[in-house]
Amino acid sequence: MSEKEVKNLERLFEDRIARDEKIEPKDWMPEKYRQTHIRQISQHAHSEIVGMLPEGNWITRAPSLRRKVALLAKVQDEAGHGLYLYSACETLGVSRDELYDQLHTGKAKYSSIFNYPTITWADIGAIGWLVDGAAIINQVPLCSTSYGPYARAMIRVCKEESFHQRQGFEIMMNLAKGSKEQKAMAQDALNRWWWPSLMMLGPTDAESVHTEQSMKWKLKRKTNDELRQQFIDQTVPQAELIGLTIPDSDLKWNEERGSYDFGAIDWDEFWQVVKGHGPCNQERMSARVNAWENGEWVRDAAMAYAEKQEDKKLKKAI
Ligand SMILES: CC(C)(COP(=O)(O)OP(=O)(O)OC[C@H]1O[C@@H](n2cnc3c(N)ncnc32)[C@H](O)[C@@H]1OP(=O)(O)O)[C@@H](O)C(=O)NCCC(=O)NCCSC(=O)Cc1ccccc1
Repeated sequence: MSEKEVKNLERLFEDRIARDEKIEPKDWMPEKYRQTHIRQISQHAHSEIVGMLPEGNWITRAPSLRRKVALLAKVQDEAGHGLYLYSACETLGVSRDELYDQLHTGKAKYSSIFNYPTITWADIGAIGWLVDGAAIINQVPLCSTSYGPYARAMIRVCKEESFHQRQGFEIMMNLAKGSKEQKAMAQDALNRWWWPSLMMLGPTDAESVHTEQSMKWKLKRKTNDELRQQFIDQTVPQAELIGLTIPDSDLKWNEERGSYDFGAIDWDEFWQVVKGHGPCNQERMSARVNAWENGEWVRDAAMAYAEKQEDKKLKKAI
């Protein structure tokens, strides 16, 4: 293709983005648009899959049958989200095996938040309330992202995340109005999960390398800082409602801005976790790699069965 033809295609593509049209897998798209989507969608998929681990840790220890059923359903939903997202990513011409390989070899990132431990049952409440709460704020705008398969996957994911957030908030609410020890356990979980939940929404806009281009392509519809402020403004009144204290002495309502001012985020901690030095990075990765290796015989058996069925079909056709 000549340079002039490429320029023309780029112009037509930008016009479609400006008209808010969805870009579909077989449509022409700039290579950088494709690569950026593979990066973000695959990291999102990896996060959903790795995100099953901290909560999976509590399935056998949930304090009642009702809690166990809800937690099981939630963890299964996260697996489903990972699978839709891997499928959406495959439409961009990358194979599932390549994506898994990128995760297992540490080439692809996954969300920093899943590298923290779940020490008490209250951590399960905090994850649902805060982590799913932040995920919803991040993902609702993604329902109108420009790439069709990603946008459509997000619609169902967001509906399920709402249930996750409510089950987490309900756990926290019950602990907060329980015994003194239970309330202290809820407060301790909030203390430990608050700051990592703010970090989860990504570096500040000034430090974010991808935001500017991703906003132009309407991959991102809101910046990291906008999402973080929205999350804080939404969550502070919820904490007040259940009598818990946000662990930030600088948190203060700003009448003029109509938003909360908040304290400094420890970005060194964030980058340490992103670079693989968080409290559970190694544990998370070895759990995923072991699951992949131990599941090899299942994949081989499924392939052998599929080949046999194909052979049978061919023999019948002859
Ligand atoms: C906002 C952001 C995460 C980052 O903005 P971007 O424009 O893409 O990047 P930006 O330039 O701002 O950053 C520079 C570099 O820093 C990286 N980095 C940034 N933040 C993080 C981080 N937190 N952790 C690790 N790395 C991070 C970033 O990749 C980039 O590095 P790269 O150049 O790639 O090597 C965006 O990708 C997004 O919206 N993704 C979709 C949503 C999604 O993935 N959600 C996941 C949670 S799903 C969930 O929770 C459901 C659930 C709940 C409960 C239980 C189980 C499951």
